[in-house]
Amino acid sequence: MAAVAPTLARRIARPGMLPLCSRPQAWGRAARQSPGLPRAPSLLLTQRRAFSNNKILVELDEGSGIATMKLKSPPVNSLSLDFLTEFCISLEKLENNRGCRGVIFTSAIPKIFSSGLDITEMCRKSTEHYAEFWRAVQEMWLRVYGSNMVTVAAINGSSPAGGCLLALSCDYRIMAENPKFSIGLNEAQLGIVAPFWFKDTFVNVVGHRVAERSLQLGCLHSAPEALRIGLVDELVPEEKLQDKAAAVIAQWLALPDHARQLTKSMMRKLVLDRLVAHREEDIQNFISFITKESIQKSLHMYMEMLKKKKG
Ligand SMILES: CCCCC/C=C\C/C=C\C=C\CC(=O)SCCNC(=O)CCNC(=O)[C@H](O)C(C)(C)COP(=O)(O)OP(=O)(O)OC[C@H]1O[C@@H](n2cnc3c(N)ncnc32)[C@H](O)[C@@H]1OP(=O)(O)O
Repeated sequence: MAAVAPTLARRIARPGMLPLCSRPQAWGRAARQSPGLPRAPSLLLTQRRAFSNNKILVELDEGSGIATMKLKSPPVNSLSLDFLTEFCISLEKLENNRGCRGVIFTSAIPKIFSSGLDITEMCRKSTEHYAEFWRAVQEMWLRVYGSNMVTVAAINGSSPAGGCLLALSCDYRIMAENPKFSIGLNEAQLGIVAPFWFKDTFVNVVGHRVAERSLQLGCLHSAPEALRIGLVDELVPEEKLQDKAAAVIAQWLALPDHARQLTKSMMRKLVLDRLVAHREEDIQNFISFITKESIQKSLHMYMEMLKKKKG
């Protein structure tokens, strides 16, 4: 996979080529196989297929049609260009498999779901690098938010900024009920601004007032607070998280696919279309923003603060 990743990264990045997400997704794609009766995945005698790359483990239960994508990029599952590329390859494989109807995103790293965008990718790099990186961030969001599959985030650790965006892009969020785990779009704390599509996704989950306050203050919400403001849908003990996520997906999959998919598309289309229509402009905005000396200084200070906290 290591050899494949840079090739795909270039494919995502090259403006002349069709981006991966130009394939129709939740809007205008044929329904997946008919749902049949709701079935508890754990009761099925089924075959499990697994594949993995360097940073993501994927397991597909062919009986239930539910896959688990486990993020495994130590130390903190930061969303680097390589990670995002491998993530999109894995998700595309599942999208193309008509037997797969639902995905659980979770982490293989104890206490961390994802630490968000890899800050080192945004520090002192070339314009070309920033363009490639930001296109990959967009691609991840377009794929998850626009997925035809039922998507559930099983949040088994802290999940700031880009990690929170991944969870927000799913259909349902279940978090481990550990008050030490936090989640939120904390960009303001780093001296940066959440882009409009992060904000739109957040508003669609928690509503305008809660989103505005949380974004302006760069809040990281503890798990109980995240439940209270509707940022996550439920809390469960950590050991029950994966079973609960599978049970929720089975429940959603009990409905006819076409009705659920068209409804999802209707709810999300405006927000998705907005980025699709302004993708290049959004990349240019990111580059102008991130190359400002004041922003580079803020990011540098934030990284120093992380290191000091450790030592
Ligand atoms: C008006 C126009 C606007 C246009 C704007 C366009 C774009 C805006 C731009 C960007 C948007 C960005 C969104 C983001 O996602 S930014 C990333 C935000 N992430 C964070 O704030 C998380 C920071 N990390 C933490 O809080 C902790 O690390 C964490 C709670 C995740 C884990 O704590 P723990 O104590 O277990 O581990 P640490 O010792 O802190 O970390 C280990 C190791 O990992 C490094 N690291 C942590 N997070 C990141 C990261 N996100 N990227 C890169 N590296 C990270 C950390 O520095 C340690 O490294 P080392 O010291 O071991 O070398």
